[in-house]
Amino acid sequence: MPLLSVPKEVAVGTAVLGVAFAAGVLAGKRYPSFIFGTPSGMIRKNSPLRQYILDHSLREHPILKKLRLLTADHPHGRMMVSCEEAQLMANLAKLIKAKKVIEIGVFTGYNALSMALVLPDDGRVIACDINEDYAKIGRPLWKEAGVEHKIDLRIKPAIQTLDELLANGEAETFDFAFIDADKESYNEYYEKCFHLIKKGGIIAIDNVFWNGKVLKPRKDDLAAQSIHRLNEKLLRDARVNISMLPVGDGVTLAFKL
Ligand SMILES: C[S@@+](CC[C@H](N)C(=O)[O-])C[C@H]1O[C@@H](n2cnc3c(N)ncnc32)[C@H](O)[C@@H]1O
Repeated sequence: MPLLSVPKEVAVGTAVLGVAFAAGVLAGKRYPSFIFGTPSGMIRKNSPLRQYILDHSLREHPILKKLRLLTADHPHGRMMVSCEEAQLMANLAKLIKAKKVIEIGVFTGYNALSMALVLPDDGRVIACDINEDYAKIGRPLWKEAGVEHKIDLRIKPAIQTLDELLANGEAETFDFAFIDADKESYNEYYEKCFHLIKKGGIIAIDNVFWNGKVLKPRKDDLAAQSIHRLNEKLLRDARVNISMLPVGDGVTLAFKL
């Protein structure tokens, strides 16, 4: 006796679809987004699965949570790093016993605070941004968390700060870099961070999916073009080992060899 009784047409139709799908997978075909979710295969920000991930893995410091909620009310709040991504980077920083961190693109400072919380007392986050107003939102919370002294905010174009660090003899002294500012400059940021990072250090590059636009970067989308070019370059960059992870809008971790 069948466990489920379905009309014959439905059963046949389902079987045909199943065989076609399996054959397609075996042939390496791509399937439309309704099968896997978003075009880039990301987990949607407000999906039940994302909520499940947060409910079962996020261990957010109460002041980080305060900053996240404060940032969510900001008109540009969507620019904030995803909290699970910040937690992943803080865990990695702790694992490699990081002391010196560079962050390119600070916004309200959620990730800067997350990093500062796991650094030793003499650790430093060199936090680069061009807009001091954003950091003014986070700074009182950095202070409340007792880590303001670990965050060295440099308000000027990040390229300039990176060049100053290099000119100051700080090449190969950093443990971790997070690239999360203007996408058109990603390659330059990567190259300069590569020189600043020690062997065994980590460079994390955010938004490597660019909301799926890297799949087919339009000619007039300079950000998508730039990210896609760097993704292609990293695949072949023998100076690093890499992992591209579907966390947030995609993050690539480059481990300097
Ligand atoms: C995506 S947000 C950074 C988010 C942040 N990492 C966080 O933890 O939420 C990008 C930031 O890059 C900054 N930015 C844009 N162009 C820049 C540049 N040339 N140099 C430094 N910062 C820049 C913006 O002001 C903005 O605050």
